[in-house]
Amino acid sequence: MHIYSIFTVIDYVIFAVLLAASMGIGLYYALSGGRQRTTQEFLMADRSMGCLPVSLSLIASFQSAVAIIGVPAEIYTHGTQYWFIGCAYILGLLIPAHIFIPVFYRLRVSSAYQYLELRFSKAVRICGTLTFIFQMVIYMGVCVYTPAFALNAVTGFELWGTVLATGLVCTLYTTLGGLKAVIWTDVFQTVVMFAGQLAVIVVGVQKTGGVADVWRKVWEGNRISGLDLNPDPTERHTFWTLGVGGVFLMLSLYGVNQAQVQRYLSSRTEKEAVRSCYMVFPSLQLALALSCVMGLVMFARYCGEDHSDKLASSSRDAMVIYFVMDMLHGLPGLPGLFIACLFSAALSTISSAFNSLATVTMEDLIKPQYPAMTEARATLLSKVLAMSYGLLCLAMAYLTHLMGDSVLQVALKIFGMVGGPILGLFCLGMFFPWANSIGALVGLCVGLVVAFWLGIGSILTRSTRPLPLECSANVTIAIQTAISLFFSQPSGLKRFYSLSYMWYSGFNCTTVILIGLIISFLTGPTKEEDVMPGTLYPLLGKLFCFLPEHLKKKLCCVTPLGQTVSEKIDLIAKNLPLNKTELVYFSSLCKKFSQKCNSATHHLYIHI
Ligand SMILES: CC(C)(CO)[C@@H](O)C(=O)NCCC(=O)O
Ligand code: NA
Repeated sequence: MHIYSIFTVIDYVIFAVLLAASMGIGLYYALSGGRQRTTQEFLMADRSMGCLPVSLSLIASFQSAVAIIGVPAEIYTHGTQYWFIGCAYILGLLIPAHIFIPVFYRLRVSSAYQYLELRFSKAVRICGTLTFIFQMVIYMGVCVYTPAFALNAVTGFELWGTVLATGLVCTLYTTLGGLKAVIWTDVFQTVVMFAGQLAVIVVGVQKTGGVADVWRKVWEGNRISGLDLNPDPTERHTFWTLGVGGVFLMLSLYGVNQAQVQRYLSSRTEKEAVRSCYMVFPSLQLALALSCVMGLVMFARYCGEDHSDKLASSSRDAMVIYFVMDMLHGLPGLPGLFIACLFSAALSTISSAFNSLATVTMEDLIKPQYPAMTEARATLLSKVLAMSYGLLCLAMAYLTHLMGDSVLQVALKIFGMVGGPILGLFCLGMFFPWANSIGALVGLCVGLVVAFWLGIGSILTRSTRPLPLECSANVTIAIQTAISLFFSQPSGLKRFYSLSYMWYSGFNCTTVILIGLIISFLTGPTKEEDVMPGTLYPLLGKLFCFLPEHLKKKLCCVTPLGQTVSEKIDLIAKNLPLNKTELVYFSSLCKKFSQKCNSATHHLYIHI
């Protein structure tokens, strides 16, 4: 098959339309509304978005070409067990909707990391921000690289040319149109993404002999997996790793990741934000189902025979593209639609990353240092930031190029290794009143160190397993000996390293909470009266609701004061009129906390 010749004029036109439409939306928001002259508009979309665009944009943020290519490759190779991650979406979206969104929304923060300063201290906020920047920058590299790499392997598209084009187009519309453009391009790109996947499935099923035939082949090929209840935490994919470990993964993405928090905050009202989170559920299930079914059709088509030898690279990820092109050639327009689908997925993720990175750099690192900066200068600087992150992401793509692993696993490992500790930090703050800022700092650092120890350990020990060649055995032994010598405790550690990557988020989150609590108790736990009102969620109190009141108070620090105050903050946030006593009460509160929290009190003062 001459794969080069499958692209017709229509295909190129469709691809060009995608890029042009994205640029067009960017230009539109650059020239309409407030013309992106304030950071409120550029970074927060004027806090005026409805729930439909927000929900589609929420899915788009973490559904990139990695998932579109990686999930079918996973299903083709290992069967449908991965599909059970869909179970994690239930709690993984309910908890953000009813715990994280209310806390962030009512504090009227503009960056999730502002919360960390309100709850702990400036140092914790800066460390959290830096960790987030680190996470998103590496993740972006994977996102830009994946579609370019896969296309290059199969169609001979110029690899770095594609990387450059994606990065530049995205940088341009993000810089021009701000968060409004990012959200509305996400909407359009999500639709293209679904359409492309659907086209492959429909054509694939037809060419493989119909639904019944596909089903028979995947059934006989043993690709339909039942519920695997094996409790072994080192088993890669079981119900527990996917359905329970996956909840932590979802929380780190949908609960506390700035890209998503920013979308919740850009909603018109808290209710809209919660509603958009609910609406993510069916769409995310649809996205998962489409990519899983695509993997099954691919299996039925090739019936398990490995075609990877036909490719220069033996990667399963590239094979997915090979399959798609094999299905779609001779149908003018469809190969172009699929390429548009891949790039939609990638662009929507990268643009969210650019914008959220520009936001945190501005709000958390720069503004606090230069509080007197003019709005015009701040907006210009945000645009420069969005652009610089764009260029940085190109450099990161090169790093991914050097790594080489299943892209899905790389992306999910990054989420677990860096996102897990960040999730732990937020949980420590919201659910544990005793946590203090030293505890939070030490917890985060220890959490990150353990995460990288585990992650790097697993890469070093695992890379030795799948090499069957005689000559590589020596290398294997050499590496293993080096590791065991280095840590001098091989058997226990090796088991530790083989922890399923799906547990990374949960494990790293727990480390941060435990270490954070231990250090807090050693250095003097925070009293609940001293915690900034509105930053706590009485989770422990709710979990132990069956305990008698006095015990609960002792155990969980649920004092009535904290609740009254956060209710008052609600009132203010909603701009309800207050009476004079309440005003006086509030100004005293504001003074009390004015050192601790510059921006939140600033808001309160403005409203009062
Ligand atoms: C974030 C999840 C796990 C939600 O299903 C999924 O979208 C996924 O596997 N994403 C992989 C990362 C990516 O697509 O960039
Ligand atoms: Na995306």
